[in-house]
Amino acid sequence: MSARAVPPASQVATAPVLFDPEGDVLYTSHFDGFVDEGKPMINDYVRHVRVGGGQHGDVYLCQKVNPRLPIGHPERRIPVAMKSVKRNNPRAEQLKSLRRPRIPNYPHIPVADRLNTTEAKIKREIAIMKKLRHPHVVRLYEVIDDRVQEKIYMVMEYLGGGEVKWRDENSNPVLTVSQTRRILRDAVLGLEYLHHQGIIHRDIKPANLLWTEDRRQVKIGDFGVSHFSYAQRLAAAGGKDVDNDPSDPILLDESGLTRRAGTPSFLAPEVIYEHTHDVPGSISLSSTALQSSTSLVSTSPASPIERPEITKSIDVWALGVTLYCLLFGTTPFVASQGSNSTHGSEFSLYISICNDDWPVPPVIGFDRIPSGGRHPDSDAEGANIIHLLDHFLQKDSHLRITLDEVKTQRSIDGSQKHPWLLQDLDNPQKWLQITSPSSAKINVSLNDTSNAMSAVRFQWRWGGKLVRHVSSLFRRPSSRLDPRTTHDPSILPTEIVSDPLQRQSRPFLDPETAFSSPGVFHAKQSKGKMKAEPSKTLKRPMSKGSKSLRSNSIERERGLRGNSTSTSALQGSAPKARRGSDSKVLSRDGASSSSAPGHATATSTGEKRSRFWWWNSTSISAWRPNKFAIQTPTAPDYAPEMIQAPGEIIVQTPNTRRSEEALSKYRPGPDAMDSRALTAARRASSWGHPGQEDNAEIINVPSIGYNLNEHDMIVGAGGVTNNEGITVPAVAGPSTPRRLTPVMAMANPQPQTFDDRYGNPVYDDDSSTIGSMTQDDNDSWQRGSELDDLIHDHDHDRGEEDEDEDSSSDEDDEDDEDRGVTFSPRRHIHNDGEQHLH
Ligand SMILES: Nc1ncnc2c1ncn2[C@@H]1O[C@H](COP(=O)(O)OP(=O)(O)OP(=O)(O)O)[C@@H](O)[C@H]1O
Repeated sequence: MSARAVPPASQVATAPVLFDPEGDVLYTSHFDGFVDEGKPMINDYVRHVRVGGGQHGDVYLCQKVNPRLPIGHPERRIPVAMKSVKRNNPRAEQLKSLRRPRIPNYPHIPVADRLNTTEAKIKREIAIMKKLRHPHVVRLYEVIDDRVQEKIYMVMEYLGGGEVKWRDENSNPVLTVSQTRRILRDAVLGLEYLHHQGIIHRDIKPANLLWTEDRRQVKIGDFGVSHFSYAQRLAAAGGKDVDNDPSDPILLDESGLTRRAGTPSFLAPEVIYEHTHDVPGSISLSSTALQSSTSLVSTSPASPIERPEITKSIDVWALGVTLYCLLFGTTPFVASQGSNSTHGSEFSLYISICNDDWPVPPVIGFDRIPSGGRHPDSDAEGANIIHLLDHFLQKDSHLRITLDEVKTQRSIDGSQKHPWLLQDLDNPQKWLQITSPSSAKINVSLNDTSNAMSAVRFQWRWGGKLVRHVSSLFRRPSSRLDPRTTHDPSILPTEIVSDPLQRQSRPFLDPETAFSSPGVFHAKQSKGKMKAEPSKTLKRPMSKGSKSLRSNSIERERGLRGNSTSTSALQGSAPKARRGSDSKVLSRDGASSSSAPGHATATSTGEKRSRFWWWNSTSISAWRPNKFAIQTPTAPDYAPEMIQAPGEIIVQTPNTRRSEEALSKYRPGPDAMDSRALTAARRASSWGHPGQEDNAEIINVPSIGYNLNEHDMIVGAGGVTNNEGITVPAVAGPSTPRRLTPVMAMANPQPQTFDDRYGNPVYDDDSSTIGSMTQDDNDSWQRGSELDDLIHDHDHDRGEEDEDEDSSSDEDDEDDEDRGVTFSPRRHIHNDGEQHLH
């Protein structure tokens, strides 16, 4: 394409917005629970729909709320992804180890590995991700370490387009060759960056390539089995890198690489080296073993075959397999049929990977370009692609293509001026120059790894369980709550409003009264650099002397009230009691609140937020001697609009919380704007084929007939077009003008038709999963569509769950906890005026 005109201002104004905050990853060492518009809120983040789940936790679409910005400001609510990981789940670990096949000669998994799988994985993932910053790598923004619940919340860049889907139910490719090229281009850039940082991803596959919501870019995610190699980094730096402490045992320990990690179909021959030669009598694994999408298995040390060196080249192989998948809709190597399991054994797959050539279907891509067969003539249309695949899928890692070569690989006969990867770029030379991995090297030190999560313990939390069960014994069903008490201004509220729509006007509760009421306090986000809090900042919750702490808190509260920019009035009630919840809200002076009844409301015209806290949390905390309170001495940061307006008061009727009611009254907030047209346009433009609705089919997006503008057209996967008309990757950093489009509510969400078009049951080579799609799977699959539909659906689902909540068992609670839901225990005010935790 020739030089392009600068898009009109009106179009620029609607350009996507990239949330790209300056600075390092934040480490937040405490957890606050809120309710925002009926949705759970964790610190600054309102949690919406679950968008994915992995082995170790679920991923949710959240909105980061910046209350300092005015309502309607595009950056007031920014979509982020939040991965919730339970740090300590001994029961799950036990179950997992029980489920593992006990097969003679099957590679032995050391006990330490078994125990440390979750722990080590998350630590490693955080330690690596926190240092990565590249337009084609999923960025980590913040880590919230909820030590009480023993959960880690990883707040990441939200990739609303979901995983790269590459085949239909008939295993036909769904991407055109051109689209595949653009995806590959992004992946190459991201991977190149990782390798230059000394990181081997080890699990490259389509499912770990995530689309941005506008489908302009693809980013690499899931660093759960990634490996930092100091040696590789030194090599990448020409041996001159001295940033790392060479005595760091974790960095220097390359033994982790000998563990087989990744997804079977994408493993390089050197990773499964013991199958390089045909192994008679392959051993079938149970379907359970095959279901683990990303396995981490120690290989047998007794193997007689010398292990080839494992380098970053394993990622190149996996990228080659990925390329093959995108082009042909199937994996290049498959397990032989006829073995014990339905889909062949993992071992026969490995034998195939190590020994077989890969077949070439007659046509390539959705556009069915003739491939020319496995050994095409040089003039065949698909010859260059097969040529490139040949270099990717070299079983000998030394002969395999490097990423640098992928960028410069000439055509099979040298006739093509530019490498296949760059064929649709205006100025490939300039692109190569701009995309050269020149960013600064990162350090992943021992400290980073150990501080990635603090003080993780593998132990049964009997204290917590005891509290849960005792709490549940005394908990009253919410239906028995007397809402009248909450209307009585003389009695301060005892429950949290879950549904803001049920908040009705009632006599204004004088903030003075509220603030002077015992128990009113603020909790402040505690953020700092990604370093573990020094132990001196940790305090045991005080069971004695809490009165003075409380009065301190109140005094501060009073003082702060004079400051209109920093005062927040908090609503002390909860939408739904959580038995045995460990959450607590901390007062600004760092102590767990031991407050008497009291509340203030946090309301604004278009946005209401309530905070739930523990009543008598000190006494509960005292039951759990090892719990800490974090000192958070900074001031609240809520905008004045959060203060309750005169005449408004929150009605405490949690027992009437019903999703139907909530949904029937649901209105987009004032932040909302109709972004459907824009979103659809971006989606279409990202494919680079305006009007090619069949591609939209891939993601089941209803076409709404939006006229693409030139600006939309010139921005695509692999970069944005600069003033010189050259498509370059969007460079992350403070200077980047692009910002993500906030997730907006839709006025009339269209029904989606996300059926299980991938069939049931599904054998997904991409994730090596055998099984039926659950509802959750379908939910997860729907990403990239109209988010608000999902949010809407999710609210509905959650509402239904909520209705059943009261009769649910403790197991339900556990489930919710595992999904990252955290609620406060119910509080009741008895006639004697005392509060009791139930
Ligand atoms: N930043 C993100 N934005 C949007 N969706 C995401 C994001 N990160 C993860 N997901 C979704 O959540 C799913 C699970 O996330 P992730 O792969 O990180 O979990 P995991 O536990 O490492 O999974 P695995 O079983 O593959 O190891 C992904 O497949 C993806 O669909």
